[in-house]
Amino acid sequence: MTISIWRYSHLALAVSSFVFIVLASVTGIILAFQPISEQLEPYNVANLDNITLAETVTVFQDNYPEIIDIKVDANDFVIATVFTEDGNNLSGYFNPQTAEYLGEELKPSPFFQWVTNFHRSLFLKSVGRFFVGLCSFLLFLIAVTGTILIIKRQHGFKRFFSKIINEDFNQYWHVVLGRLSLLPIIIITITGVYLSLEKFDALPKTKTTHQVDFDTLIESPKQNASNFSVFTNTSLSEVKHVEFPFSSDVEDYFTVKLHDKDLLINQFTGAILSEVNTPKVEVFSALSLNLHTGKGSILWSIILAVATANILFFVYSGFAMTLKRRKSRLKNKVKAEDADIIILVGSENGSSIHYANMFFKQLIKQNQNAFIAEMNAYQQYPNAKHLVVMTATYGQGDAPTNANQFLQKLKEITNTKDLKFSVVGFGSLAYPDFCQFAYDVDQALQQVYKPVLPIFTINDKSVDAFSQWVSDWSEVSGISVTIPQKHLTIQPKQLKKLKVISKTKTNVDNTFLITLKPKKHHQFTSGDLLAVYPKNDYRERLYSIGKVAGNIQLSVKLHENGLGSGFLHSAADGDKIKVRLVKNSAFHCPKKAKQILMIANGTGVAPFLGMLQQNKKVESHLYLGLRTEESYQIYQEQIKQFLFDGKLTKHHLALSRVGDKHYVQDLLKRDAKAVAKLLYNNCVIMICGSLAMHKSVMSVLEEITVTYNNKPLSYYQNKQQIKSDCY
Ligand SMILES: Cc1cc2nc3c(=O)[nH]c(=O)nc-3n(C[C@H](O)[C@H](O)[C@H](O)COP(=O)(O)O)c2cc1C
Repeated sequence: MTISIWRYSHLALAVSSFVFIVLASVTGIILAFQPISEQLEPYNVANLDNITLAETVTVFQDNYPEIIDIKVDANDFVIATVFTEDGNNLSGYFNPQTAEYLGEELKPSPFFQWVTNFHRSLFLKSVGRFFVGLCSFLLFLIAVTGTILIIKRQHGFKRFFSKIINEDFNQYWHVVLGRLSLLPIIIITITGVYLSLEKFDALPKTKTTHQVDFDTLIESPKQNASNFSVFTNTSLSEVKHVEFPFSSDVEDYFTVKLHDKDLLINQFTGAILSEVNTPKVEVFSALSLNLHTGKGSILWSIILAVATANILFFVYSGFAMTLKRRKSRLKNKVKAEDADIIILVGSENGSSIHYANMFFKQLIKQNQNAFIAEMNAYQQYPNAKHLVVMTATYGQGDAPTNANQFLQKLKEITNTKDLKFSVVGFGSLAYPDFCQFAYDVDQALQQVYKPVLPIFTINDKSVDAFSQWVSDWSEVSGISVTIPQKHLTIQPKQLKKLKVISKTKTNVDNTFLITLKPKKHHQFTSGDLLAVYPKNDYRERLYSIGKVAGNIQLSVKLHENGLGSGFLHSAADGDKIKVRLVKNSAFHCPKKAKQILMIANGTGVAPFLGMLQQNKKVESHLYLGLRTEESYQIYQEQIKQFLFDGKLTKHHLALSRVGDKHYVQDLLKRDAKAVAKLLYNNCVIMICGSLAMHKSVMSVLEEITVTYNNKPLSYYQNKQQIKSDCY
């Protein structure tokens, strides 16, 4: 079954019951404080495990001429009703060891009683009780479907508690707290359902009856209660209730209710006249009540309160996630089957979706029968005349995630050969495979449909270029579309101004280090990204951050006509530049790892310089690939200091233009055994730099793990032991 079916069930259950869940949770949190407040009362004076029933009965008999009964409640408080020498009735808490009267029995506070009634039935009597029971059952199903979703997300039951990457606040805490409160919530819901069934008499009926043969009752050999073996062998913690004989007739006896059985005891001889086991239903009822209410345990009451507060957070975060997902969904008024114009989008970070949506909305405004979807949703379009594909390119000329099945689907699903298509590629000339995926898509479409325009590529989300394509398409299709430029521009929001505090000269590889001073409240760490906006518009360039002495240090290679690198290179000390700090949790230095192996080439070393500077005790190895010794000079001083301070354990430099010409992957091959051992010992490998280096390193690592550890590299990837940030 797909994840979306479980997600849909999880959501549908939550939507159908959330009002009840919220009311039950809020009142449940309040009620968790009732047992806590009771437990804090000073009536729990002795450990009932260490006191026998014989001791208590005897001490009561020594002190009071008449005893009606003795009870032990869920808080282990001993409650009794007695008559004193003066003939006064005394009822309340007693010390079970001395029979000293401690105080009157606590009356439930009117507030807690009011909340309890609301929690049980919402003041709607039986109807309310029914809905509360049903809601408890639905909450149980929500917990079950949530568990299945976590198992699916974590790729298996065994990895249920494995680390989760914090990409989104609501999603992260929904899962983390969901895992932690799963068991208490399951217990709360099952016991809630059980208690409701009990109230509706839906549980099997069991009645215990004692059979006593009164003709055989005898008064000898007479013994004191202190010597009754049944009393001496029973600790007070096992007792719920003892009723004393009403008179001194042999037909009157002690009635003793323990947690698991009821006994009738001859008041003269101590013989057991009748013994009946407590029905299972009754045992479960008592257990359910205590587990559901937290009665008798401060710790369990606190766990219940926290788990119930988490339920409120799940309601909030669950709906927040759903709204976010819905917002980014592509919305249509017509079905794909009925549409004349089909727009398919491939996007990783949403900017191509923004352009495609603007185009789509203009078509709708012109009363065109248009339909928009992600590329992976490609299907048959029986009425379509135009197909427009807009796609970004990622990786090494690869498809964005929501378009990675498109080429395969195109082979399997055919539409009319007369379908006219146009491909718009979004990409960046900063990458070697400019718009490669769009080219692949265009090639594949040419085999099956008719192009109305040659492929149109757009560098850096250029608004002008996109407007140009819109106008070209309008002309060839005969459908007039114009999109005001202001609708297309995506302005970066919440930029921060940071001061440049130092910049090195460019070295032989045209690389330089630049350091910016953050404000105190700016939160970032090594491995996060810094986005700069060279033209103060939508064009964004990202750099890996190294947090060095609290500042932001970047390693930048100056490219000819490079927008971002040129901009940073022209910044002088003291200049303030507008930036955005982008959290990149997937590439943070792992907090728990005992050994880290860092692999970088070129400017990819930047985050590692920060991580090493912050390193206190972790064994760390750095494999760095550069061209020549001069390339190394700008990093040399920092790396030597790390070695000197013990922050870096071992450093391996691969120079690709000197002597035997080595790359980092060659050095890893050379140290294969040591690398395999590190991985075996749970070392985390972090890779930063070019995608080409990443590819070679990954294939060498695969070779190493298969040869020496008998495991594919994916085994370590699944254990989150490989982290990459390559470009
Ligand atoms: C990690 C990464 C890899 C990229 N790889 C390429 C690439 O190989 N070729 C290319 O032309 N553009 C590449 N780009 C640029 C994106 O395709 C471009 O910014 C596009 O407008 C993003 O569209 P989106 O926001 O819809 O995902 C890459 C961008 C990133 C962040």
